[in-house]
Order: sequence, then structure tokens, then C-alpha cells
Amino acid sequence: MASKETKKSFRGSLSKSFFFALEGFMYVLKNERNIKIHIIIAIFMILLSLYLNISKIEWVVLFLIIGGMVVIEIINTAIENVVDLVTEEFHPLAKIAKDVAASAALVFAVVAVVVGIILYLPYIVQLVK
Ligand SMILES: Nc1ncnc2c1ncn2[C@@H]1O[C@H](COP(=O)(O)OP(=O)(O)OP(=O)(O)O)[C@@H](O)[C@H]1O
Repeated sequence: MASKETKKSFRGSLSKSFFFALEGFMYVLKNERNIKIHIIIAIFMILLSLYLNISKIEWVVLFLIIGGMVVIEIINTAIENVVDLVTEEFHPLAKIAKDVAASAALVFAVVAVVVGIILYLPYIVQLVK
């Protein structure tokens, strides 16, 4: 059984980890232009979805897409910073690392657009009719 001391330090390190993670998220929010664009689009999509009264499963899909995009942007920022830490000089491997990380966001954005069309087109068609 874990001692009182161990349990206390586990709780301490858990709350520290939470605040470090929050600090990381605040850094991305403040410094990354793309995340601001994603958040504006996400707010617009949430308002549009409220107006269209989409189903529960469609809300789940929407939040998975929004969450996925934000998480990719966060990981992308981490990779960019690690690359800059390793070298500020031009290096072909630095280019590959940054370009490949950026391509994850590109692929997910294309997926998000396709999912968005599948999800919202029927509602838009219904509105226009
Ligand atoms: N050290 C480097 N060596 C070689 N190419 C690099 C290096 N740093 C950046 N690049 C190239 O420049 C591009 C832009 O890099 P940068 O670090 O400016 O990211 P960014 O455009 O600011 O990304 P974001 O807008 O997502 O923050 C990279 O995708 C890569 O092709």
C-alpha cells in the first residue's frame, strides 16, 4: 500500500503537471496564429450547429474534429520548438521535421472539410429548398 507521503507527492506532481500543461496551452494560444484561426472557425461551426439543431452524434463528430485540429496544432508547435532548440541554422532534417509536422495539420484540415461537407450539406440543401 502507498504511504501517506507518497500519495501526497503524487497529488502534488499531478497538480503541477496539470498547471504545466495549462501553461503550454496558454503559450500556444498566445503565440500561434493558426490556433486563433481554428478557434474562430470552431466558434462559427458551433453557432451554425446550434442554429441547424444538429443531432447528438453530429455534435460528437464536430467536437472530435475541433479537438483533433487543436491537438495537431499543439503537437506541431512542440515539434517546431524542439527543432529550433536543436538548430537555428538551415538544416535539411530540420526542414523535413517541420514540413512533415505541418503536413499533419494539412491532412487533418482536408479531412475536416470533407466531414464538414458530409455533415452540413444536407442541412444547407434543406434550408435552400
Ligand atoms: N532550421 C531550419 N532548417 C531548414 N528549414 C527550416 C528551418 N526552420 C524552418 N524551416 C522551413 O521554414 C518553414 C517554416 O518554418 P517556421 O519555423 O517559420 O514555421 P512557421 O511557418 O512559423 O509555422 P507556423 O506558422 O505553423 O508556426 C518550415 O516548414 C521549413 O520548411
